[in-house]
Amino acid sequence: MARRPLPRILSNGGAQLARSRELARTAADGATDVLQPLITIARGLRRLASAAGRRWTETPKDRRGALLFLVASVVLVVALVPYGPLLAVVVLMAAAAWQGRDRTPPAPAVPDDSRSRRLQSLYEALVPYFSIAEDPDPLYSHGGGWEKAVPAHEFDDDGRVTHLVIRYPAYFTDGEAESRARIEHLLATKSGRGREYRFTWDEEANHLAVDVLPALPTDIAAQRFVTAPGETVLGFTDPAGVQRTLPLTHGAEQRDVPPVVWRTGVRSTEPHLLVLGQPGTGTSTLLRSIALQALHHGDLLIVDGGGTGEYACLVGRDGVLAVECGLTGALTSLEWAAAETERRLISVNRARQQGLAAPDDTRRPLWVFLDRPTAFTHLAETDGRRDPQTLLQLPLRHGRAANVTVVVADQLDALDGLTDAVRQHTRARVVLGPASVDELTTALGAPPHTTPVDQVPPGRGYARLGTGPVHRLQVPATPDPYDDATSEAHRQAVLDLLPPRTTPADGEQAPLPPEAKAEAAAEAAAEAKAVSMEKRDAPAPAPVTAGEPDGAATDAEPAGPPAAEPAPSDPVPAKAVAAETS
Ligand SMILES: Nc1ncnc2c1ncn2[C@@H]1O[C@H](COP(=O)(O)OP(=O)(O)OP(=O)(O)O)[C@@H](O)[C@H]1O
Repeated sequence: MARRPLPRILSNGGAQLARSRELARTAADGATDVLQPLITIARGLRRLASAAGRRWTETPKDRRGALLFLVASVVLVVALVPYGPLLAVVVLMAAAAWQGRDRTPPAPAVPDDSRSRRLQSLYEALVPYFSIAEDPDPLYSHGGGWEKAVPAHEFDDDGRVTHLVIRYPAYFTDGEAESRARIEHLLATKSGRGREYRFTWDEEANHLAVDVLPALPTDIAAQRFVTAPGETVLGFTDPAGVQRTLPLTHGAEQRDVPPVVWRTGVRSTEPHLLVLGQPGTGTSTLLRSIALQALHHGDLLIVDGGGTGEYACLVGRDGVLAVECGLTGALTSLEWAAAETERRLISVNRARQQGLAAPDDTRRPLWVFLDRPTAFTHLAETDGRRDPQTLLQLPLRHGRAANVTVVVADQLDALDGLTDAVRQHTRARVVLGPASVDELTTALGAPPHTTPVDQVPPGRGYARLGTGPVHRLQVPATPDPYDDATSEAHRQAVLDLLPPRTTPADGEQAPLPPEAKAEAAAEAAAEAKAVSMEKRDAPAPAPVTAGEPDGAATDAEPAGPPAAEPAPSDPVPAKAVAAETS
C-alpha cells in the first residue's frame, strides 16, 4: 500500500509550532508591557484592600464603631470639598501604584552553578585533609557532594566567597596549630588571594566559620580622641574585636569607630609598648600619634635613632623635655630618665611607708620614646660607648610604679638586637606592615586569627595587649607636618594638636608677650633655684629600701654617666631637670 503523505502540520509541525509559540510569547510580552501600569495599580488596590481588611479584623469589636465613624467622616469631608472625589481617586491610584510595585529581589548576579562549582572545588581541595581511609561514612570523599560539608555560604556581587561555614570530621586535629594553619592557608588561597579572612574554629561543634574582613578605614586623621587619662588610642580595629567605639570627626561628619585602647600608668598590666615593622610601614607615625596624645597629660622625652628628623615638629613644645638624635644626647637623656625613675620610686616608697599618698611630683606621667634604638647600639659599639638601651632597664622594670612609660619602635628584623629587658617588659605589642604568620607569632606571642596579606597601606598591622587577643590595627594618619608629601588636611590636623612652642630648638627663650615677661622672669628664677637644688640632691643611685618592688636593688642603674663615657657635650635640658622638682 502506497504511503500517504502526512498533513503539512504534522510533517514540519515542530518548526511551525515553535514559531507560533515564539509569536504568542512576543505578543504576551508586548501586552504585559502596555498593561504594566494597570497591572501594578490592580495589584496595589488588591494589597490595599487586604490591608484594610486585616486592619478591620484586628480592630477590637468595641472600637469598630469609632473606626467606622472616622472613615465615614473622611468620606463626607472628601465628598463636600470641591474636587474632593477627584483628588481622592488620584491619591488612591498613586497609593495603589506605590503598593503594587514589583518587590521581588533582583536575581543574584552570579549564576548558581558557578557558585556550586566554586564550592565543589573547595570541597575537593579539602578531601585529603578531612578524610581517612578507615572512615566508613566519610563526610569528605572524592566525587562527593559539598552540600553536607558546607551548610552556609555567602557570595559577593563578583561571585567571590564572603562567608562560609565548613563542617569537618571529629577526628580532624583542630587543636593543633599546624593543622589549622594548613586548612586556613588552603581556604584563603582557594577563596581568593589579596583579601583578609577571619577563621573561627568551633571545636565543640566541629565547625569552621570563614569570613572575609572589610578593609579598615585609612582616612582617619589625627585628632583629640575622647579618652580618659592613662588611655592611649593605638588605632582602629574591627567592631567584633572590641566592646567600645570612639566618636570621631571625619571632615564635617561624625562617626563611631572601634578603637584599640592601651592603658598605661600604675594600674596597667602592659605598661610599656614595643612597635615593630618593616621600614616605611608607619612605626614613627604611630609613635608621633602616641606622643601627641601623651602630651595632654604628661611630659615626654624622645630619642630618635633613625635620625631622619621625624619628630622635629615636637622640638621645644610645651611638655617635650628633649628630642635627641645623637648618641651623646641619647645617653644623657636616658641617664636622666633612669635617675628620674629612681627618684620617683624612692619618693613613692617613702610616702607609702609613712602611710601617705604618692607625692605630686611623682604623678605626672613621664614618657620615654625610643625610635630605632638598635641604630645606636651599632654606633655605640663602634665608638666603644654604652648602648643606650641598657639605660632603659630601670624605667622598664619600675616605670609602672613611678608613672614612667617606655615606647620602643624598631624594625621587625631588629627584634634580636633589642635587650632582654626591652623584650621582657614591653608587653603591649604592635607589628605594622607585611609580616608572615611566624614573624607575627614571634613578635606578638600569638598568631592572628586572620590571614595576613602582602599588600597593606601604611599604618596597617596587628596589636596585642599582654595576653589579650590579637587585633587588626590601622593607625590614624599622623604625618610629619614638615614632610612635603603630607596632605594639607592631615598636616593641619597634626599642627592643631601640637602644644605651643615655649622653648625654641636653640635653647633660647621663646619670645613672650610683654605681660607674660614678668611672670616668665619669676619662673626663670624659680627654675634656676630648682636646678641648683637638683644638683645638690643629685639623684645618686640610692640603695633601695625595704618596700621596693622586686629586684630594684640589683637592677638599679648608676645614674651618673658611666666611667668610660666622655663628658656629655649636650647638657640635660634645664626644663627636664626642672620637671623633677615641679
Ligand atoms: N597611619 C598612617 N596613615 C597614613 N599614612 C601613613 C600612616 N603611617 C605612615 N604613613 C605614611 O607612610 C610613610 C612612612 O611612614 P613612617 O615614616 O612613619 O614609617 P617608618 O616605619 O617610621 O619608616 P622609617 O623606618 O623609614 O622611618 C609616610 O609617608 C607616612 O606619612
